Amino acid sequence: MESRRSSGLPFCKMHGAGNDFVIIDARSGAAALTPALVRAVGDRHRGVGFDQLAELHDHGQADIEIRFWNADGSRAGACGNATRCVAHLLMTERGVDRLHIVTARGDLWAERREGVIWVNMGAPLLDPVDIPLAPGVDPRHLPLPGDPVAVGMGNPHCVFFVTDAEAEDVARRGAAVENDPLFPQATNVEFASVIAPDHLRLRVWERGTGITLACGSGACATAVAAHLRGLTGRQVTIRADGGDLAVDWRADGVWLTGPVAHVFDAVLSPEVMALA
Ligand SMILES: N[C@H](CCC[C@H](N)C(=O)O)C(=O)O
Repeated sequence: MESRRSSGLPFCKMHGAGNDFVIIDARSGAAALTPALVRAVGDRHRGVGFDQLAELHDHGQADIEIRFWNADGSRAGACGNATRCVAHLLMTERGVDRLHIVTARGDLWAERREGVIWVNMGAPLLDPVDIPLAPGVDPRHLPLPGDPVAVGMGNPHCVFFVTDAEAEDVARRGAAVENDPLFPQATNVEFASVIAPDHLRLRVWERGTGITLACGSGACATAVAAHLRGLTGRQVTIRADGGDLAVDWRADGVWLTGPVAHVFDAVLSPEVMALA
């Protein structure tokens, strides 16, 4: 048992409002993750299971670099809830209240204010080139009725405002939009309804993963879309299936907070790693 443990790959399991993650500390240079290994670890029956895997690396100009993977082995440019989880881990490890985090999106900042960890997910991307949207594709051909708002948060989001998000068939309708030609990199799909000018209900179909209990970048995109549509102010509580997230769209970026939990630490066995 001990020899297996020593030759395996350590990881920790965390979640943010039920959006769950395997976090692999690759700062020692130990991990060589491949899409096949990510899919094997992400298998909820034969592996560990997660919505996203976050791979941590040293970075010369920042406190940490995070690379995100989806359960299907694809890469994600942003993941708000995993960023919050990693910020919680590192702030605890280092006893600091501020972190500089590099992701595929660029530089992000996390801050602990009065005991609450907030992550600045950056400015929303609203130019079709940046979201990105395919040029020349008419958004009206989308297979769903409604007039969605496309927002980039370092990953693409397509936000539908609906009368009752509870009543949405998120799996069917989300899957129908995820790979639409309008989105050259596919898209995450949000179904949101307004509870009050500072309160939204949100259900999400995530690109590369499917339905998740919460999506941090999706919450940010939804808050931006709702404000742009005149439905809410700049500060909102977002009720996701797995708990409440809070979003504050400030001049310097879209800030996100919500619950995080460190579930367990463990070691991936060489047998699982051999599946890669
Ligand atoms: N759950 C994540 C988002 C993952 C997005 C991923 N599914 C993509 O391909 O962009 C979050 O908290 O922001």
